[in-house]
Amino acid sequence: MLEFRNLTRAYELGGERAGVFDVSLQVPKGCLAVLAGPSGSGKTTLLQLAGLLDTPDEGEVLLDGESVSTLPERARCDLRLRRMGFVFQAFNLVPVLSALENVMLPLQFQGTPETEARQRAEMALDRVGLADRRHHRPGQLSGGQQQRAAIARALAPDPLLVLADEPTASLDHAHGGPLMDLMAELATERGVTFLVASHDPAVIARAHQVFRLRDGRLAEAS
Ligand SMILES: Nc1ncnc2c1ncn2[C@@H]1O[C@H](COP(=O)(O)OP(=O)(O)OP(=O)(O)O)[C@@H](O)[C@H]1O
Repeated sequence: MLEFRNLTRAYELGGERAGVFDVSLQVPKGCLAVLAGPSGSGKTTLLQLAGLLDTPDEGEVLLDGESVSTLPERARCDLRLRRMGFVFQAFNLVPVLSALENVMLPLQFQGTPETEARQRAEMALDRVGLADRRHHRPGQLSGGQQQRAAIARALAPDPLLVLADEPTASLDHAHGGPLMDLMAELATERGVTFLVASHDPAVIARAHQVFRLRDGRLAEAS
């Protein structure tokens, strides 16, 4: 349900050409796919294209069979808000809000009524094992708990696609593995596609699909 067709996004800097070149791949619904590869291989560039935060020079991104990369900015914004969730390396929770308020935020941006937003956020926090921490602010949570709150925030609006950039990079090894177990379970259980950029072996070990990049090109898919 997520497809890249011959995606190219090139950057010219100081006479050097970098970016991603002619990348084609497909990730089915309910699959946890990992973009792996060394630093500079193009993982973040591909995530930005998938998240419609950038537009390709050539090729297209398809979501559920619909070409979305060249939609007008307003339509792309709407898709990001309603159909996509984002998880970042540094968690990116709002520090002055509780875990519950953080998870409610995207629902409120969508116009979900307060009572329903609260119920859905509570369910999402419960699913990631944070029901008893819902009134804590991010600074009162461990790194692993903050990332689970970020996953709840990404999933609460019921997205088709969750994009995660190095989600375990700020966690120690003991927390990275269980976090990825949770993501893999949620992908299957909710039928949500996860696309994760990472070079962490704990992440790659839990992937349903691995796409290895080298110098901006897809070197191997397994
Ligand atoms: N805005 C930009 N301007 C110029 N070059 C860029 C830009 N963004 C990325 N690049 C180049 O494109 C290539 C791919 O970068 P990208 O950030 O996608 O790699 P990455 O695999 O995510 O790396 P890392 O693991 O270090 O985050 C790199 O050579 C990078 O220097």
